[in-house]
Amino acid sequence: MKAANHKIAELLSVRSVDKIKSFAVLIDPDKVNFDTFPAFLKSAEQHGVDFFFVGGSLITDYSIRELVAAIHDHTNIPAILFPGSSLHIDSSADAILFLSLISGRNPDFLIGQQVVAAPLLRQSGIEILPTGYMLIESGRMTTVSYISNTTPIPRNKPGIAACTALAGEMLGLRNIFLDAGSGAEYPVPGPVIAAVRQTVTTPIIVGGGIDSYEKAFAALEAGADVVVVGNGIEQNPELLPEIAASVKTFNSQLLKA
Ligand SMILES: CC(C)=CCC/C(C)=C/CC/C(C)=C/CC/C(C)=C/COP(=O)(O)OP(=O)(O)O
Ligand SMILES: O=P(O)(O)OC[C@@H](O)CO
Ligand SMILES: [Mg+2]
Repeated sequence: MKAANHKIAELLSVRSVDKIKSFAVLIDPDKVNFDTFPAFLKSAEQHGVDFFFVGGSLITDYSIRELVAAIHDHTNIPAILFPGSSLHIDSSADAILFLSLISGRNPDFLIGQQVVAAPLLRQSGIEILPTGYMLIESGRMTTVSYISNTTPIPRNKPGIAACTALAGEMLGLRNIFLDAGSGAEYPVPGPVIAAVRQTVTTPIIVGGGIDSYEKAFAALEAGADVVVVGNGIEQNPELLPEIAASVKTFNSQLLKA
């Protein structure tokens, strides 16, 4: 067993306290083209991507190990598992978002998958990032809502989101992830992010439907510490430098203030 390491947890927490924002790119293992992936990875590194999140609600092509190896071969960017289930674990990753789906009431995603994964994770020595995962309603049914069989929090109820995040923090979860769901029609609303920001002190990760400079900037302004972008970049790789610029501009404004 490897010694417990808290490198990424510490980075997330220090950056959150210092109000330095981060950019995470979601890599869907089913959608990676291994011929063009090295060039994509180099471009991600050049543009200052902070983290890769690797995962999906439903993975049909078990290429996580190969994918993480490519990330390690071509970049120094941490590969963090973003699992849809306990089947999506690979010990070669740098860390795992140890999610509990606290916006839902499905015991399998609140604690069931975690019980199955716990002994494997302990053996792997991978860094554990205990994370309260909250789905926010985003216009149409998302893969994650369907697969998890859970109802997202209504997008016009920031109070429910804040109380859910607070309960997660009180339970000891160290990060809160507000997700509109991959390919969401509408991203997580600013007032929902702001209400959670005012309520908890943990780092806040926000994703789902962020497909422009402005949407990323709005999420950061509302209080997100990390913005996650997947689908938008899959569809248009030019979005990667655009989001990177949004995060950089936000961070440089902060330095000048
Ligand atoms: C802790 C362990 C081992 C498992 C956690 C299991 C839990 C609680 C998962 C939460 C629910 C879930 C299914 C999360 C998956 C989130 C994810 C990686 C989404 C990425 O997007 P997709 O939902 O795959 O969308 P596409 O349809 O665009 O591919
Ligand atoms: O694919 P997108 O819509 O960018 O969403 C990213 C991630 O938050 C999904 O869980
Ligand atoms: Mg997917």
